Amino acid sequence: MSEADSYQEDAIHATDLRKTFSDIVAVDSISFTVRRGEIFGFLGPNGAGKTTTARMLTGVMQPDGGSAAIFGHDIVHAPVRAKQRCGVVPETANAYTDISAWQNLMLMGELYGVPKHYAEERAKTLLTALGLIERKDQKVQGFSKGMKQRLILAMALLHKPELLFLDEPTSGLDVQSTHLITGMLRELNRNGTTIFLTTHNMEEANRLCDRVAIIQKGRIVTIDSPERLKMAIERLHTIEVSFDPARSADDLITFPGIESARREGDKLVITTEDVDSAIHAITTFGREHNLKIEMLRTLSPTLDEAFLRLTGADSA
Ligand SMILES: Nc1ncnc2c1ncn2[C@@H]1O[C@H](COP(=O)(O)OP(=O)(O)OP(=O)(O)O)[C@@H](O)[C@H]1O
Repeated sequence: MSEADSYQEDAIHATDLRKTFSDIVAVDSISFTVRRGEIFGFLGPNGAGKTTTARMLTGVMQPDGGSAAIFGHDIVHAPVRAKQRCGVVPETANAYTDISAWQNLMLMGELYGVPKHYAEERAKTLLTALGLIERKDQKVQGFSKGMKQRLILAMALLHKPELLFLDEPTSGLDVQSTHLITGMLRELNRNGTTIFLTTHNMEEANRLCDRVAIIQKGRIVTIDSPERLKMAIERLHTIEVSFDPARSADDLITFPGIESARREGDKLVITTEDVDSAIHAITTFGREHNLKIEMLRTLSPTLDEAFLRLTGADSA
């Protein structure tokens, strides 16, 4: 396949995409490809640039630099063609609250030029699958957050998009809505829909995605399968120790097995991939310097530590 063909085949092809807000670089020249048929996750902490990237790709916001194409259609030069192939579930609810779920779906059908009888069929199927069919004639203003999110997903799917964008699709939702939404995403993907989702939840990315890009401070740090990212994270452990009298983190940093050490209040916080060697080094150090170990405990890795590990910098 030639390079031009592969560009056409990609669901998303972004090159040096950039967006700034006055002096904030929200998205810092990122490049990535989403292949047809995959579930691709954009994982990062708050403010990393996930929503801004999704907004540029879905034509809500113009990039300041770089380019991107959806199924080969440039998002700036051919925005209508690019948008027709996509469904979008934005970060904040975009359903009209003073009309019913059904009316919202029919409006969406008109917007995308879906023939009425087909829109009605499709709306029934989607509302049933997402547990809303009995509420279809009720006004959206009485819906819970989870119900609204399910409706928005149904609206995004009405015209059978080949590529679905979701911004934090299950953030803050009840268990039932989360379950229905993730089930629907898997089912869609099995039937060939490409999915791009943003999340700050490693577990969600792990459950759903074929590949994940980790984004931090507007830059892509790494792109890999969740399994491989998880393996990198699970190896990393934290040990907290406090000595009496207190010692500096610098005293421990050079010991075998210790990757990083910092002071937090009256304790030292150490990261390691080799818990046994690190504990051995800490206890030997204590004995040799006549220090009392007042507290020593190991903690499982957190998402923050994963970012720290993968980025080599503080994720805050
Ligand atoms: N319209 C805007 N005006 C000014 N700054 C903005 C605007 N939108 C985003 N930003 C800033 O750009 C940076 C990236 O924000 P963005 O919303 O893309 O991050 P995010 O990864 O989606 O975070 P969150 O999970 O909190 O939504 C942040 O520093 C944010 O404050």
